[in-house]
Amino acid sequence: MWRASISAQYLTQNDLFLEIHHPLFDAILLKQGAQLIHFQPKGGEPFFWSAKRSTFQKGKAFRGGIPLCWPWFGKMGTPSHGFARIVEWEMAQYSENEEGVQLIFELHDDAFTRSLWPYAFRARLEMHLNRAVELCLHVNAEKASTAALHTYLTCQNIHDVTVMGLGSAYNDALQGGMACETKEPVLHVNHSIDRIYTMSEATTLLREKDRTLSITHKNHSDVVVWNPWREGESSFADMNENDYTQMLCIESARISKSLACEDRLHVKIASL
Ligand SMILES: O=P(O)(O)OC[C@H]1O[C@H](O)[C@H](O)[C@@H](O)[C@@H]1O
Repeated sequence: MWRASISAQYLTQNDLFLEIHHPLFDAILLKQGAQLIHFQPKGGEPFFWSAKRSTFQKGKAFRGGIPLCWPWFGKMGTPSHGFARIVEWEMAQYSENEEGVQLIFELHDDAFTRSLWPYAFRARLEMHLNRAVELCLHVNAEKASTAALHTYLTCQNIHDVTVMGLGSAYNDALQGGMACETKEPVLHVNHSIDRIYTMSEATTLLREKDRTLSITHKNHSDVVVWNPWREGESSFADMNENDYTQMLCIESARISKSLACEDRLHVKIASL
């Protein structure tokens, strides 16, 4: 008999976690930010990297899995990457069958969000978990916004990773957002990188020795690729030394084309 079990598994007193065990996968979510922080298909490897030194504080961003950056990306406002990842979302629906689990989380404006962003909104995150992960962020807001599904992918060794499907045009955040072009169809990450690719293909592939992950974006305008490398990770208190060798962020984003008042952003992550 199959059965997914969802249990409020409070790993801290803060009532932060939900664990899901299904015959097809295991997953852990934070209610804060509706953030999927662990996903592992049965018999497969985990998809996501998570910071081991995080203190899981309420109101503080957790580095790992898929933080939702909304209603702005990066330092376009304060706090960095918006407030969606630091507030608790309401789980509006949960359903399960032998093919997987679907969850819907909702967030709407309140006094706190209006103190940071003075607009009315309703946001909904639909999550489909089976052997793959699918997330769709729907927004309905008075004001246009920017967003990223800030996926922290795990890898065995960044030095063996290649990334395909990014296209040639990007804005380089490490050079003040300078517009750049590359002729290389394949990206080897061997240095600090923080790029917003603006003409990427629908699917980005992350290849390493024993597996390939596909990240399929829908309704996106950009794909962000980020790894702080050795010199950058030391500035993050939640990262261990050499953590940068086991992670790469590949983020489906709406930055160069903002989200309209009613809009959505979608990603599917699968192991090929
Ligand atoms: O530390 P955070 O606020 O979570 O941001 C982590 C990173 O997110 C993105 O990928 C940005 O492109 C980076 O510039 C930023 O450093």
